[in-house]
Amino acid sequence: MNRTLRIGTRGSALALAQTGHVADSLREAGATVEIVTISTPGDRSSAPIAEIGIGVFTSALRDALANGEIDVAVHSYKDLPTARDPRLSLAAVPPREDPRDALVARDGLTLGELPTGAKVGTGSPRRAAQLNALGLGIEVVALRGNVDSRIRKVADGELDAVVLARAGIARLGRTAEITETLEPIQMLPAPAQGALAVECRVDDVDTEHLLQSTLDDSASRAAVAAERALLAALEAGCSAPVGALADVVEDLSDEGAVVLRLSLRGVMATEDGDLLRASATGDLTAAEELGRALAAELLDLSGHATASPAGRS
Ligand SMILES: NCc1[nH]cc(CCC(=O)O)c1CC(=O)O
Repeated sequence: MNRTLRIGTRGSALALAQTGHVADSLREAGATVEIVTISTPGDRSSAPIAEIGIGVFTSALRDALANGEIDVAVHSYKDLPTARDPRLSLAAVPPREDPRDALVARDGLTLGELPTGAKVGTGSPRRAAQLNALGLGIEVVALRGNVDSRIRKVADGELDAVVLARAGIARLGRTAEITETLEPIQMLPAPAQGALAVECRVDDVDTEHLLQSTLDDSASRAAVAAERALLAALEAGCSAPVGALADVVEDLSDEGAVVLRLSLRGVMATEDGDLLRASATGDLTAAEELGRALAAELLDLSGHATASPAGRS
């Protein structure tokens, strides 16, 4: 293919870094690429995400792609709404970064070392619910802004710590500032955290094939599919904060052969701030069924009736 592929990205340092990696991989595969920066309402507003709505970072990019202003869009997968965009194809999920959340605290402190009353910043209801459930006596403070400005609040002494996605910090080359990577048993990440979604127009089959063959990682794609199916099913049933993480694990088949399976863990906060947890394993080829089945279990635990027998399709 000798046309120039225009790759669209948001203009934040994080978005530019992750799009740069995608562009490098495509160039190595022989493609000619150009990076086009697109400003989104999410970049221009400092209101809480809960107010401006999911999709604020991604819909402008998707529109530019559908309109033909760009040929490829690179998103942080967790920022995409769960509803499919019929104009676009999710051509590739590149190998996922470490999906865990990370603490950046003053004086090298870990969560357990923070004193009572310590101010910990996060804008995410999921992180806030899981931090509060640890019972550490810390004060969770609402916070937004880019990775740099959030970390700066710790350096400036305004906050004792912030919790961020490890992947975002890593893509900016700042892992040295992490004081603790939070284990999923304490803090399950957002569904699809650490993964990228690379889209093209649904009718642009040449680009779709190039992206798929150059960038896609099937294990990352399956893990993220399970987590996002869980999220989608829970969104339909309630608006509670949700965390989920799928790992690809080795298992033995009935015949004794090693097979890869998905192990999915999920957490959902109740209105009282209690956490409901559940986990399940399933076939790599049935990732979405696994996600829906675990969502049904969580909704069951929460007392919400499930409309349809999810996971049995
Ligand atoms: N909601 C913002 C956002 N979207 C993607 C990332 C970075 C990491 C990722 O790709 O998951 C972040 C920052 C954060 O949550 O700390």
